[in-house]
Amino acid sequence: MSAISTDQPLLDVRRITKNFGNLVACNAIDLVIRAGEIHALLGENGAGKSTFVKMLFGSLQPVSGQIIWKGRPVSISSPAVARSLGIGMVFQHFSLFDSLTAAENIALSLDKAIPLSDIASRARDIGNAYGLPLDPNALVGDLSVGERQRIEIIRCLLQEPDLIILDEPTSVLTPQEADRLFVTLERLRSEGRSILYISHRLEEVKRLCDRATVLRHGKVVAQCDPRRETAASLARMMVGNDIGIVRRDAPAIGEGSALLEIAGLSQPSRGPFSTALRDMRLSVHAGEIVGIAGVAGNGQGEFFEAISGEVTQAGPDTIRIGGVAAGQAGISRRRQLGAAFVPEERLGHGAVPELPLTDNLFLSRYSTDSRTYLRGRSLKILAQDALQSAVKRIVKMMDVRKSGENPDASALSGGNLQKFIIGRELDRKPAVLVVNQPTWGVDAGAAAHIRQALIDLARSGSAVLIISQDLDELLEICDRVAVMNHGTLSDALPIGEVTLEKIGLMMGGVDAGHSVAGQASVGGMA
Ligand SMILES: Nc1ncnc2c1ncn2[C@@H]1O[C@H](COP(=O)(O)OP(=O)(O)OP(=O)(O)O)[C@@H](O)[C@H]1O
Repeated sequence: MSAISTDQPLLDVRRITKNFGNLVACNAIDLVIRAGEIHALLGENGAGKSTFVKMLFGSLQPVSGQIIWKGRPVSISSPAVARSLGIGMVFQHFSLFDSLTAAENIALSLDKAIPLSDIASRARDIGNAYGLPLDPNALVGDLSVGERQRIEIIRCLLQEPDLIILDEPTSVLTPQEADRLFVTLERLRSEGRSILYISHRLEEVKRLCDRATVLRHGKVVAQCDPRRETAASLARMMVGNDIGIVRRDAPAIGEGSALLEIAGLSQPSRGPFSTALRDMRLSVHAGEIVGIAGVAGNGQGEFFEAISGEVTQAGPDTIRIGGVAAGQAGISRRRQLGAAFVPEERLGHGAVPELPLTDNLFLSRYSTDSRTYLRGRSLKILAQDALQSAVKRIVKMMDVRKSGENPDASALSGGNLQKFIIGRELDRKPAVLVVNQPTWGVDAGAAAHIRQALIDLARSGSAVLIISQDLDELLEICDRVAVMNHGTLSDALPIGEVTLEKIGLMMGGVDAGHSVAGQASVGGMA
């Protein structure tokens, strides 16, 4: 790190502009960051935050404007140039190779060749120093999202950056992991480094950040000290009016028929870092939302794969959908039985980035709706008109903001793609919906929209299962909550019996769920 005088900004961005076709994603944005400050960049989905920081990191080029770095105008023509200047970035979507170890992934991103053993020991040291413990020899494919994020942060810190850009860092973390990250960030600040922090979680912005710049439709609409604002006033600056409140009537009591039944689901671990599932039991009934809480990496990913049919089971009865044994059925058959699935990772798993929205819709719907979306008797042709009108319907229902009629999935901002993927599954009115992390990276307004849509689906008679690390979200919308810990699933407690403290204990492995009186009558257990 080279020192700069305290009154000279570290970064001074002047009237920077970027457009995609007719859409002006960033419109003459001014922003100043001083040494040793944590600066929040706020804005609803599609406001232009990612586009802005990609220009600072050299992965996108502005059409006009100037970037002054440590008093000198610079042209950041590539990420390598950004890194050499001292600008590091931790992306919202990780760019790690599953089949390589943490250390090998870090080696690939370094601009100099350094022996792997040196990288592994430096990564371990940095991890320990900054409260981000990491096994450099672990295979990335076996790690949880939270652990993958640690690799990204450590590989960024290895380059000794003066400015670290973090895009939605806590959206994948548990409250405890987020607290640990804040300690790391405060430590970096005390070392004189600066952080540009994108987050939709306004409470944490208030707690952590020294200044905030708010974008709306690509323009700066406010700059403020977030500690002097309320979460509501920050949200108002972002959207220009008040955020909708999720409406829920009395919790459902699980008296509808069981539409998703999991009975004795066990699965060996598929590698040294994957979690074995042990005798899981749960029923989700028509009309209710059941939530699964838990620290990342306790089997949530494996559980989702087992329910969705990405990994099938030996016993047909371990999973029943709509009363039909489906344990040996693949994903298409489970869809035909009325189930729909939204995975955690939207790019590459929930959607194919380089395909347009119509094709992405077709890929998830052809097994259930081939009559609607395919024409011709033997020569099957995509019914583009039907696909386009379905995309329009979904875009309207979920308020997806996009540029162009039918853009590629990768051209949607993260939150808007999430709204599209959830809308694509809701559009089928599935009898069973299983969603992993429904509002990851989604702004407060869009999160409220998604949560309301999930409640409405359940109240219309479907069974909804949500896996989420956001405990506030689970408490807000679920009728019952179970906790996953080391590949086991607790009883699902009715929401009236759930407190944050009790869930926290269960997440730590304390059997708080079984101590509840009348547990046998809790309607969730098969
Ligand atoms: N490669 C691209 N091609 C076309 N349009 C794009 C592209 N990348 C972004 N956009 C559009 O630019 C606008 C700003 O997107 P951006 O990703 O910067 O928003 P954001 O504020 O980061 O949103 P989020 O909070 O959802 O991540 C959006 O309307 C988006 O659809």
